[in-house]
Amino acid sequence: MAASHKLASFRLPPLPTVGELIKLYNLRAEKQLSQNFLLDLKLTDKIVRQAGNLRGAHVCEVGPGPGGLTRSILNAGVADLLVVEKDSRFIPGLKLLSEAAPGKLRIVHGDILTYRMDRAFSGKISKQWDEDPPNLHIIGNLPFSVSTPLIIKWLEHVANKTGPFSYGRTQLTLTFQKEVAERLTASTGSRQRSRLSVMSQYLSTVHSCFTIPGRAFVPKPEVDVGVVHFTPLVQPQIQQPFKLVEKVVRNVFQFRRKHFYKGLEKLFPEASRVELTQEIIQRADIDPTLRSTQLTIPQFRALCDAYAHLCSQDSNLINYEYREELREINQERRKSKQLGRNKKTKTVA
Ligand SMILES: C[S@@+](CC[C@H](N)C(=O)[O-])C[C@H]1O[C@@H](n2cnc3c(N)ncnc32)[C@H](O)[C@@H]1O
Repeated sequence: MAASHKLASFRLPPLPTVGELIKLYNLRAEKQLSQNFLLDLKLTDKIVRQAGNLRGAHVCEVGPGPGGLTRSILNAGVADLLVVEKDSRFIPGLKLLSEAAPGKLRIVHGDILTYRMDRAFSGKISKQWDEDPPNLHIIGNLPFSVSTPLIIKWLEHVANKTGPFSYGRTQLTLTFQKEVAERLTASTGSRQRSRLSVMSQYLSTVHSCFTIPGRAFVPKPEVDVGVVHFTPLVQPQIQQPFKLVEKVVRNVFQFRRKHFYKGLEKLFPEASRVELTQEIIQRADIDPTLRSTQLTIPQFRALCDAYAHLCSQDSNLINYEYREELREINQERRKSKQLGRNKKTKTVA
């Protein structure tokens, strides 16, 4: 009881403001790194409230920068905050915060795209997948060029219960360019319905929290920003391997303005394309005149199940699929070689 009271009442001692820190350490935002800072603590508090009650929680903040959001997370009474920041210029300012919140803030100088979050927290906080979510949250205001690939990567981790989701159904509160936030949460039939909508919604409850106007950031980005909250579902709405779902969904959304089956054709080798496309549509029992944006998640499930069935029946299809997959794996390898050139992860405080 006494411990939880201590957690609830934690406030950071008086510190230089985030704006003063930026001046003190000469933390100019790097435009080519899409750095836009939030200096208004009312706004950062509002983002943190979207994550729910963080008293006694374990939190990972991605891309803390000069630490505005970091202060709000600490003030919410968390037990433990781990921040992962790629740009070394921000580390001294974060160390100042760490000294003001003894034993609460761990700083990692590293890249969140390669960071092994499954090793970052004690296994003691883990929950079974079908229990309530663990008291572990990921919060972040990252550059848009990072947040979109990151959410795809984390959705794959949700599907496989790995990475941040090796602790259970870890919740995420993240910012995205407003248009991306709209796509993530778009329902069937809406103009914004896209691959991202289906991939995020078949695996998690996705909730659009609020929009932050671009003018609230320093420097101002040219777009507005949406805050989105994700809670992984106990049972994914499609029970096929993530890569298979991703392939079907990507193909279906290839030609947004045409009937959805046009994109499906690309799943099959040319010789059997027409016949297998007909078969998958029949098996899934979907009106072929629908457009991709009009399909529901149960219809995507039916398509994925039918495609998995066809692959299991036809070895030529598997070979075709295998060749396609090899091509993708090689592409991925090339990408991660580039990523490997980034600095190594290092805990600095
Ligand atoms: C848009 S700024 C936001 C900073 C701070 N969260 C705020 O709201 O004021 C994004 C931050 O993420 C950091 N960042 C960018 N890419 C990153 C990556 N791959 N891993 C970790 N941090 C990254 C940047 O250096 C920068 O500090």
